[in-house]
Amino acid sequence: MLLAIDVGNTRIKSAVFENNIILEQSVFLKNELEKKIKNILKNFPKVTNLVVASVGNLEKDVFLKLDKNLKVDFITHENQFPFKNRYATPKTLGIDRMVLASGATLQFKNQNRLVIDAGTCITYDFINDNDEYLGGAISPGLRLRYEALHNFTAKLPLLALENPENFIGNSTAESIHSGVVNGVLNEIDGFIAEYKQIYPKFTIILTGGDAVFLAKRLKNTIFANSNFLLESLNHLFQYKINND
Ligand SMILES: Nc1ncnc2c1ncn2[C@@H]1O[C@H](COP(=O)(O)OP(=O)(O)OP(=O)(O)O)[C@@H](O)[C@H]1O
Ligand SMILES: CC(C)(CO)[C@@H](O)C(=O)NCCC(=O)O
Ligand SMILES: [K+]
Repeated sequence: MLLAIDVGNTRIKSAVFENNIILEQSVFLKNELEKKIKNILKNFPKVTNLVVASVGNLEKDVFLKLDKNLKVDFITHENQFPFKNRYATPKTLGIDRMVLASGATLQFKNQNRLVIDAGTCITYDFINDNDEYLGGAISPGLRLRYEALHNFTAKLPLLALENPENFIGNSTAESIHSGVVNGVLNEIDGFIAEYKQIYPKFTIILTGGDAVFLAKRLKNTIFANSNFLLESLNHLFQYKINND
């Protein structure tokens, strides 16, 4: 049994896998890590392996210390990945993006893929049908946009994510909701349209904390899979076993 852990910029997500089935899932903050993981291990004593992807500032030794009988796989740039990396700065490519690209490559064979991760940041990752990772884009996520508007102006309030009632915002709050939500929706639909000019056919995977909210509202019909990063960690773990 495998415990997969995704250390994001804001939150930590985990899932217990038995083959390809998720038995348990949790979301927590960094200061709860030790307690949460120990509790999961107590409830699932058959967990033998841990696989971790971290973009947050949590290092490997934190996980090594949890339980000395656990085998810990901490994904780094030195790992073997199922795609050819064409990024000009492969050493600075986010580990989360590499894991997402791995999942897309392994789960959707012989096709072009675009992975959109709507989390703290929105990342776009394109892997072509030759399994080459080309790169993509990084932009601020929904919550980051709300916070940036508040933090970098004198008068704008900090609002929580809400669906705008009107496209033409008729109040300060409605203007902010329209700017943030319609801004992101237009960005994503616009990016997809531009990729389509270069690659007429590709599979889109939408994931991250805001995936469900966005999927319902995009012009493009995309099925949201909030667990794609955790599932990709599971697939990358199996890929590693098969290639060792
Ligand atoms: N409890 C919550 N805390 C923070 N963000 C939340 C929460 N619930 C939903 N969200 C939404 O999820 C988005 C953040 O996504 P996610 O949780 O995937 O980020 P993350 O943990 O920082 O991961 P990553 O760094 O991989 O993007 C925010 O834009 C916000 O709208
Ligand atoms: C873009 C984020 C912050 C998204 O989590 C992460 O993937 C990261 O820190 N990336 C490093 C820069 C890059 O991917 O080129
Ligand atoms: K992200």
